[in-house]
Amino acid sequence: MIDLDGAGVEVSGPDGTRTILHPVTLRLAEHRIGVIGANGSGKSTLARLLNGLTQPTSGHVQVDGLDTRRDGPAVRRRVGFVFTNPSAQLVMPTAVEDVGLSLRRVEKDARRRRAAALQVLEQHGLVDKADVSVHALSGGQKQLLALAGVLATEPDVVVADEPTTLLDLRNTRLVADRLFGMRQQLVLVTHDLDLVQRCERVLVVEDGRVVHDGQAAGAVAFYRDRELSR
Ligand SMILES: Nc1ncnc2c1ncn2[C@@H]1O[C@H](COP(=O)(O)OP(=O)(O)OP(=O)(O)O)[C@@H](O)[C@H]1O
Repeated sequence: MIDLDGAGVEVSGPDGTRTILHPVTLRLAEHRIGVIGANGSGKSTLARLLNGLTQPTSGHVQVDGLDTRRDGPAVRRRVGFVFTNPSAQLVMPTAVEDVGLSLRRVEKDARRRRAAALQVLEQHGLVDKADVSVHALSGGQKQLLALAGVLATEPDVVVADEPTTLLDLRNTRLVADRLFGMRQQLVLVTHDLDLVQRCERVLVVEDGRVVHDGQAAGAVAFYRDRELSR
């Protein structure tokens, strides 16, 4: 359960202070939550607040009662984050080493860690890529590997910021099926208005404000109307 309590984000620049997310109070409890909105509307800022990648400059964000500012490491163990570009996430030379890196906190012994990483790759259909350079993987395989690394540590929530934007149709389906098939709560930022229909609740963000919050069909209709009349 994630609670935003008057959480807002201001940034300072050469022209003074700018609000990129106006204070918002929300309780995110549904299993599948979508976030849609135009470029630059504030979706990533909202997503990054949920695991402390961005800190609110007003209000608080809590995950199961843990404050993202005060209890950062504990929050990040609960909330995994998937980026648009998996290369931002894959930092080790090979797939098995990359998953191993995610597991280093839970398994200290190198041999057992490799065995556990291979098991994770097996679960994600990537075991044949274990010792392949991550650079040699396709975009879709990279994103599946990034997601495998996040799920390896068994978070309770996965926040995914446009995870399919760089993928073709087939890989979009593969990654989406993996995201919607997992047990974890999902908060999905996306421009894919078909994909977001799979969410039970959808937030629409516009100019740094959550302007609509409801079921997917209504949210998508609201967003289309607003954007096409701007
Ligand atoms: N650290 C920062 N400093 C200054 N401005 C920022 C910062 N982070 C975001 N912004 C600005 O805040 C606004 C919202 O950005 P954000 O990335 O949250 O939008 P978004 O809806 O995710 O956009 P997109 O769909 O293009 O990814 C943008 O105008 C962006 O340039």
